[in-house]
Amino acid sequence: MHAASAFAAAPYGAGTHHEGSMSGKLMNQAVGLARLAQRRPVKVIAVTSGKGGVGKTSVSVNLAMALAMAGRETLLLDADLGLANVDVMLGLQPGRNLGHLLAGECGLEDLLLDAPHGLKVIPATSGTRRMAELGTAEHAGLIRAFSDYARPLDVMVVDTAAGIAESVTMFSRAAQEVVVVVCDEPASITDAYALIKVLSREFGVPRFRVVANMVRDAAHGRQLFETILRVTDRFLQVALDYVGAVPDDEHLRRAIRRQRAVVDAFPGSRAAVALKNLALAADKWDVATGSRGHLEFFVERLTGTPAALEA
Ligand SMILES: Nc1ncnc2c1ncn2[C@@H]1O[C@H](COP(=O)(O)OP(=O)(O)OP(=O)(O)O)[C@@H](O)[C@H]1O
Repeated sequence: MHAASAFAAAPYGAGTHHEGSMSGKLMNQAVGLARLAQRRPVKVIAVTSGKGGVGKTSVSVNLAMALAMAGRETLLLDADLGLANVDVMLGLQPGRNLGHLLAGECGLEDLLLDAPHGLKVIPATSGTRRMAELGTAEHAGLIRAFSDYARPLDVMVVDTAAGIAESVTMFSRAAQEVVVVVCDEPASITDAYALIKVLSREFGVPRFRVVANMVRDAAHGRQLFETILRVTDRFLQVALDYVGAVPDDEHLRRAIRRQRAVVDAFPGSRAAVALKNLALAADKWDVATGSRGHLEFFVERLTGTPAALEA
């Protein structure tokens, strides 16, 4: 099914249901199909920003939630290892987090939190640990955890930390798509440029998708994008694509106070409509050719180690 028609066929709020009143035989068939489906390629989208406070986590949470609402099997990974806040934004209470997984104290399944509309969330640790500090055993644990993820999955959205910490570069390099969120502040523009420069020159990321957040109107968003495009075109060898803009909208702040995604709490608001349009665009991005399916490629690119050697 074409991506756009899949969105139309599964309106926001519909979700997907695999169980229900199926007979045992049908259930077995469904399980078999689900196993097959597990091997389908997974789209991994890293959301990043350079500067903090520009709406990176809001975009991550709402992009993931909108995809889940449209029926995509979606996982939201909070990879902000220093300042985790996806769980707070969604009112979730994590018992365990990525830190426990890295310490080998639990598996990925033990971390999964259920957000509305079937969205699954992996919470980060609120500590100061950095990916670069991981030891060999932790690396192997991380690889095994992601390689063993057995549920059907279409998209994984990764909310990275702000800045150019090594965790940001690692996750962005490993993802197929890097979304850079900017707003109309000089520091946001310069930091986004600095991030794109490092990711492209040092880590070979060839393409970036830009989202303009907290804008007055569509023209304002486009103008922000063109400001960055002018500099990247002049100094860097990268492709920059404009995904769209999210207006400054009180509904988004109100949703955050209620610990809900705005696409869920106020689906008709301007911010929610814009964020659902971003999800619609993201749903059409091709999964890179050459991906072998599921999360193995992501794990390999994350750690630079073939998953087959580690698993
Ligand atoms: N489109 C918007 N309309 C109105 N307010 C917004 C919008 N986007 C973000 N905000 C406001 O900006 C604040 C910061 O947003 P968010 O936490 O998503 O940013 P961040 O870039 O992830 O920050 P950090 O890097 O510190 O985690 C939100 O609490 C909200 O008040």
